[in-house]
Amino acid sequence: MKKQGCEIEAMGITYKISTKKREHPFKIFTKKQEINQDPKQVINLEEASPGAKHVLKDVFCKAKPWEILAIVGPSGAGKSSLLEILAGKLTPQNGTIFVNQNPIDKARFKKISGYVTQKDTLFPLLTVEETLMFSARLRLRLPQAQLSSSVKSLMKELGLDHVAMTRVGDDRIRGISGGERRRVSIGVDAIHDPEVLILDEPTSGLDSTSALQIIDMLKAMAETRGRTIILSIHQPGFRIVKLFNSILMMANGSVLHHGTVDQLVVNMRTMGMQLPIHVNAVEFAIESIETIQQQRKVLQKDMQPQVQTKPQQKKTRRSWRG
Ligand SMILES: Nc1ncnc2c1ncn2[C@@H]1O[C@H](COP(=O)(O)OP(=O)(O)OP(=O)(O)O)[C@@H](O)[C@H]1O
Repeated sequence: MKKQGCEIEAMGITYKISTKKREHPFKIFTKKQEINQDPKQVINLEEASPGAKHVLKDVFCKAKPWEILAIVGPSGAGKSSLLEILAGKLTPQNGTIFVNQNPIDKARFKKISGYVTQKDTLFPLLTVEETLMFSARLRLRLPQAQLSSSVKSLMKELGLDHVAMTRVGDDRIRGISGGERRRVSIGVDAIHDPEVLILDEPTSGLDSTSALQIIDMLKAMAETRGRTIILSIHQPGFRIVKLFNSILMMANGSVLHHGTVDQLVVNMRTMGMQLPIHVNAVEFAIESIETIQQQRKVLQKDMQPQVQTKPQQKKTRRSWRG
């Protein structure tokens, strides 16, 4: 049987944000102060803030149906920004996103995808079932009986049926557990059974068991129904890493590795890095990010003359970005 599904490919994504100091809304009242300013000091200030920050630099990635692609990297690497771009919430200055080899149609993609943000934005006083029913009514045009059965089967899939009648709660109102709340958030954005599910840190703030339960559940979604799962994650545990089909490792807005965990291990060894036995390769790579970046620069330098003498050579993609 031919495997169907949704393949997402991002190419050459460049995203910059303006870091220009905003003018004071009551500038008219501060004019005098400006005139008295030392001109040298003004120039220095402008040099200090050149006006744009490169959040993503020539980023590429591919997410396949029936698989989980995990985006990993230190804080500020650009993971959330990339996810927002893939979800169509942000528009990059450069780059293209392809859905099954065709340029993305944002309106259509919105219908076939779900985006779960890092922070739970739920109504604390609603029960789990009421929350999912509310989302179902907004997203699905179905008769009440069918809405009800969709919510019931989703609660079963998410392992939430035992708390169906419990209030969601929040930091002030006692409700379901943090892990269950994350699962409700996933349910809210998965009620329409999207082909692609994009999740920003679905395990943040959870203990290792609850985190594993969530990734396990996402893995089941990918493997049983051919969904494409793209998620970002901080310090994934060993058992969680084993559930990822591929990894996109980022630092400072650039891709350092895109491929399997096994390829990551091979690449680190090729770079002369000693990987201790029984160590989580992804965690080790994130901890050694500076070494990897340095090695990459050396690699780039070594390759430069070769590239210059053969300008017509077709550019091939490697898992270590050149
Ligand atoms: N709207 C914005 N305004 C200012 N800075 C921003 C904005 N968006 C992104 N950045 C900066 O871009 C960089 C990447 O941010 P992003 O949130 O994508 O990183 P991240 O890898 O998801 O980080 P974390 O793991 O801490 O959530 C950071 O340095 C961040 O401060």
